[in-house]
Amino acid sequence: MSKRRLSRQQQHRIDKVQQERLARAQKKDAIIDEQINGELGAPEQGLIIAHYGATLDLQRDSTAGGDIIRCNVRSNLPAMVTGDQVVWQPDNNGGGVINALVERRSILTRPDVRGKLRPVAANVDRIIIVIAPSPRTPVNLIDRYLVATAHDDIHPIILLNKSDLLSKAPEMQQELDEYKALGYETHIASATEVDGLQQIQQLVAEGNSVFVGQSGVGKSSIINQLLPEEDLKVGDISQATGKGKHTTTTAKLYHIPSGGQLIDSPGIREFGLWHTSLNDLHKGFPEISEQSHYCKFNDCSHTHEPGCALKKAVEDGVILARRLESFLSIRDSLDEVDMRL
Ligand SMILES: Nc1nc2c(ncn2[C@@H]2O[C@H](COP(=O)(O)OP(=O)(O)OP(=O)(O)O)[C@@H](O)[C@H]2O)c(=O)[nH]1
Ligand SMILES: [Zn+2]
Repeated sequence: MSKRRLSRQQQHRIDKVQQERLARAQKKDAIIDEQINGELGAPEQGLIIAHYGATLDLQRDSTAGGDIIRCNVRSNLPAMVTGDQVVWQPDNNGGGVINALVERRSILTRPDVRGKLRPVAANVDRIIIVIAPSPRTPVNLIDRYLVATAHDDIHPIILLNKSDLLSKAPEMQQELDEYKALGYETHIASATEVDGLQQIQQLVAEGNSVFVGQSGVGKSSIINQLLPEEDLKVGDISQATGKGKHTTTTAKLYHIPSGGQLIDSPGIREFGLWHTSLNDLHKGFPEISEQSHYCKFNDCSHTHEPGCALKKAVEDGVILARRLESFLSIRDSLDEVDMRL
């Protein structure tokens, strides 16, 4: 078979797929138009607080007291997620149609089964990495979280919870000081004590926050205290499918009574263990990234080469040996991930 013939066939297939996609989009818009009877109110701003497949829940006026409206989305718009600000129009059945997406401050993404990055939550301002002396968060896991959360537009914070149990791993205070010296914002608190809760309330008082961290460090305890009126353990009723109770895996936005918003889902709490790129790796290790420019060889692997600036920086006490170890181990695990995608 000639090359030209093959490419014509391919072109035909592509055209067909595109035609089908267009037909589906037109059909979807026709259904939306039918549902709304052509009658729509004036455009308003709203905030997406949950998404269930094709439908989204938005909050009118983007404020805690605003009505929750179940909306459809016009087919020409990008995928929208919890935390997105949108322009929408009410229909006369208590629902609405989303017409436009307001520019995002930040976006958290996650690869789907095919490796394509999908948005998960929008406009996240800070990611709070919760660590604890018991179960003791391994220090290289803290590094991994810092890599995963290294995002130009999102502020990472390390929160050492269960300060009342610090005697079980007193060296964590020193580790926290080391992260502070690297430029990270760090806090130490006990979520089960009143002043600890107040400290955490202040941390999240503005904008959208996300909590991540390994199992048992106290994320649920913190979130349940921030949101005393929500019962987060109980699964949501899926109104989209009507199939009764199931625990939602989609991210939801909650207004915290003491101020600020929380975006949360079981998946988001494990965010630090999702994909990372080489670029993130360098952002998560700023002190190593800076020194690596001085290695003798451009492609230095920082393991055996003469003239390795990182090795020297460790000897001189400029870089912590454990940080370099962590960097190299995360880098090696990245190669595997990259090959899989
Ligand atoms: N001593 C002490 N215990 C705490 C503190 N915060 C949470 N805990 C306890 O730690 C245990 C685990 O807390 P969770 O809130 O379930 O931890 P988690 O991070 O949500 O864990 P997963 O749900 O598995 O992800 C519970 O028994 C809490 O009561 C604290 O500040 N001090
Ligand atoms: Zn080197």
